Amino acid sequence: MNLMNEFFSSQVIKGEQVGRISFSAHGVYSIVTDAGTIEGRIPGRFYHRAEESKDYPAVGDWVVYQRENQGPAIVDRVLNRKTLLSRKKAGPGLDEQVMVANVDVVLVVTSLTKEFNVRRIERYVQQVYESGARPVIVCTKKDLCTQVNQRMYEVERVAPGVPVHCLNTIEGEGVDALVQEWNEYETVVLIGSSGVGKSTLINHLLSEHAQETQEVRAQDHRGRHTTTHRELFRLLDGAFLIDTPGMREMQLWGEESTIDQTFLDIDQLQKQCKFRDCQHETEPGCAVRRAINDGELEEERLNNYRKLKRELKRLALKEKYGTQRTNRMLHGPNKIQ
Ligand SMILES: Nc1nc2c(ncn2[C@@H]2O[C@H](COP(=O)(O)OP(=O)(O)OP(=O)(O)O)[C@@H](O)[C@H]2O)c(=O)[nH]1
Ligand SMILES: [Zn+2]
Repeated sequence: MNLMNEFFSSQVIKGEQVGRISFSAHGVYSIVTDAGTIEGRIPGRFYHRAEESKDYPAVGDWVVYQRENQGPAIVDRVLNRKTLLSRKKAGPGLDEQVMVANVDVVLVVTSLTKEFNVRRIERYVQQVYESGARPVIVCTKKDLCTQVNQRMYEVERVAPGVPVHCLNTIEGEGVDALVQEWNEYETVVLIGSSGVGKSTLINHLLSEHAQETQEVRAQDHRGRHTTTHRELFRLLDGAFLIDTPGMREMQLWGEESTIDQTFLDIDQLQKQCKFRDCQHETEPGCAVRRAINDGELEEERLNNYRKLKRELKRLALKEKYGTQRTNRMLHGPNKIQ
């Protein structure tokens, strides 16, 4: 397709047919192609060879396919991904669940009303960094908030360096500035709690044409008929928008090191602590404590940082030693902090 950036087009051989996955469920795929949206299938070898869920095509993936006449497109291969936005699967397992592929920008949407919670924003930003995408914070319902500047300040404190936009989504106020955050061919997704105004914002972002929900009739791998909706849209400025359900509550998944990117301020501070293994409690010469006392750092932020570290440590241990042993290690006599 002529809509892909070079990262993807360089992986395609001349003459190959390429499209982008716009829907995926139970072995049924929709693929957006130059010839419109078509039904997609994966051949049996995917099921035999795929070891993890991330080996299967996901919404946002670019795929090379083959198609005979008007039949379904058979996916030949998935092009190398630029990014992967995933979350831990619900339940006790540790499988990584692929959410969406090749997202460049994640809009972390929050409202300036009761729902406003800087700790949640902090966690979302952390998750976005892990995926390799860029976070952009969008605060909606500006019209219902009397302390916009104060809120902006609070957001900037928990997410230093991340762009923040305040919008009145109903009026579309602030949308023009927001669209400057991404470039042509880039892919944008929205995350945020229910009711914060994601749908309202999406309606503003989509052109009339892109707004039509194009239904694709397909059969899943058990032969059942399903109607699928597109979850990938083209924006007026040539970017893509992905809107899939289930992206809203995200659990932590990732490497401990990316935490330090979100908490750069704490990371910088603790390098100045007198002791290398400083726990920032009562140790002498603790730069983190000093910053809290001086009002430069919030105690809450330090607590959140510790909580995230603990959760990631638990995940890492579980992966290595299993649930039972991890619980013993964390809660037993030789408890790990
Ligand atoms: N006053 C005001 N109301 C808004 C604004 N943005 C959204 N709303 C209203 O908030 C309600 C929820 O908005 P939605 O766009 O449906 O929220 P959502 O995030 O898509 O919610 P889910 O679909 O449940 O995830 C609607 O009644 C909107 O009209 C805003 O900037 N100002
Ligand atoms: Zn310290």
